[in-house]
Amino acid sequence: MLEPRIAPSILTADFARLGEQIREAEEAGVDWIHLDVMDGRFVPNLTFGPLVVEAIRGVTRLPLDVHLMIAEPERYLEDFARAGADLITFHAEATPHAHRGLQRIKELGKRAGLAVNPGTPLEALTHLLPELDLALVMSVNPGFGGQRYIPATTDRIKRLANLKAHLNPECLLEVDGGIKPENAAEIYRAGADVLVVGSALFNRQPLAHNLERLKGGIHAASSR
Ligand SMILES: O=C(CO)[C@@H](O)[C@H](O)COP(=O)(O)O
Ligand SMILES: [Fe+2]
Repeated sequence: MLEPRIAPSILTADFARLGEQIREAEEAGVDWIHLDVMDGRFVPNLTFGPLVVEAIRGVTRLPLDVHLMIAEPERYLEDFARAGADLITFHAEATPHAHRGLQRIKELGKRAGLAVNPGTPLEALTHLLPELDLALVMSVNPGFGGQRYIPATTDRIKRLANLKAHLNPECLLEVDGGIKPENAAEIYRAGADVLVVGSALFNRQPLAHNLERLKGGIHAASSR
């Protein structure tokens, strides 16, 4: 059976033991590592920059999926590429130069993604689908881990999955925010190829146990 890729977001990991936590995730069988970069301008929170991405590059072979929640992302694409990102995604709302940014990421030899906030019409992204390796639909307002999934996202996923099937079937549809064992099947069946999961994986329980619960949630429902 086809399975979604699981990309743990480290936002709720224990940052004092980050290397260890990432190795634990890799051993448990996750597919990517999702790194949330926030600048205190595009979103109200601050996290980390290329130095931390580079440090993480040194502890895992998994693809690094860098989610830039920063204003003027084009200024930093090269830094994140050099730090070892495999996929670089920025927000359609963060720049008037989305097309140029995507081209630049590809020139740097990386896979290019574009994200949309819950309040942004999907049209901000759909005309660029042929250029995308990844389309990221936010299912919470970006800025913080541990928020609730916005139910209207499911319909947006279905619409985008339909469009991409015609325009660019190779493009991966990623969904980010509030994904738990209880709703993962609904999101996957709507058409998500990649599930970003933060607080439901990095919490007080062992990650391997949480991952098993998440996969159990997906398998319990019939395949898509
Ligand atoms: O980009 C973001 C938040 O802005 C996400 O990657 C979250 O960090 C996911 O965490 P959970 O919602 O799964 O706790
Ligand atoms: Fe994210």
